Amino acid sequence: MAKRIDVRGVNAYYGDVVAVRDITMRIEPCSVTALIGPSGCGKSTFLRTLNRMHEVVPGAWVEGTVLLDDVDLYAPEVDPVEVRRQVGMVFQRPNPFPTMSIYDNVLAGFRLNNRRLRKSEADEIVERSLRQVHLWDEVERRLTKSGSSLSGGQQQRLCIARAIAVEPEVLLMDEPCSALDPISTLAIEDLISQLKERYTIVIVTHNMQQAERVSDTTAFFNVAGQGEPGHLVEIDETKKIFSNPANPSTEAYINGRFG
Ligand SMILES: Nc1ncnc2c1ncn2[C@@H]1O[C@H](COP(=O)(O)OP(=O)(O)OP(=O)(O)O)[C@@H](O)[C@H]1O
Repeated sequence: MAKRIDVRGVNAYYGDVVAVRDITMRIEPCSVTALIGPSGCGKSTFLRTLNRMHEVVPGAWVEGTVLLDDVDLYAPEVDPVEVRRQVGMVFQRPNPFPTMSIYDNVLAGFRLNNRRLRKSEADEIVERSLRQVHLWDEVERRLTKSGSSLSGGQQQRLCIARAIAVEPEVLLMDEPCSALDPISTLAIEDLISQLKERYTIVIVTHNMQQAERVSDTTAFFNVAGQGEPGHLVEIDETKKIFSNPANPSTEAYINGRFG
């Protein structure tokens, strides 16, 4: 089941440097939220605070609260590995494990979580996940081939299949189309629109048309200057942000006047 994310007063640090400050927002289940803003304003850093990936960087830490429905992801008893199962992630560069087959790539999340599967169960998960990302028909006959034998767009769909195979509640996507050609980009965008029926999706994108096409809600981040932390300027319905934003800097960014 898709879950709501409630972010309250989140600061993210690299050592003693604050990368993003005082972020508060609510992300609704079964919706797509786009994070936009100029380079260095902390979109990716903030995204990674939503599944405890930020703290994987040595010296990096988080203050504040991130609730997944009612569970605080940063509570001491919460296991970050379990958080990352519930909140899956897709990265900018398609990154299938190159030495693994297509089949094993889809199941990689289960191996990481040390879950053993019966062969029939594994077959079912592989087929279901690949069908959900519309890759099944293209790879059905070569499941034992390496994941890196696929095209860029197919590899990214394989990575999305790998992320959803473990049935997360939330899917985080960090510029998932930036390494893809326009046709693969449209295929991923269509897929995002379908996946939101089941998942809460948060996507970082530099592409304004993409934010407008795929998201229900848009959050605009900005940074006051070199060495300053990124902050959230405004978050609203995508239609409103793109037609009548509350803050002049949002409009300037969207219209390409900076960033
Ligand atoms: N591993 C790191 N160690 C130290 N500082 C970092 C690290 N990663 C990012 N930063 C800094 O944190 C700030 C936010 O970076 P982040 O990558 O989150 O921004 P972004 O908005 O996603 O940028 P872009 O759009 O260019 O990807 C920047 O000042 C960046 O230099």
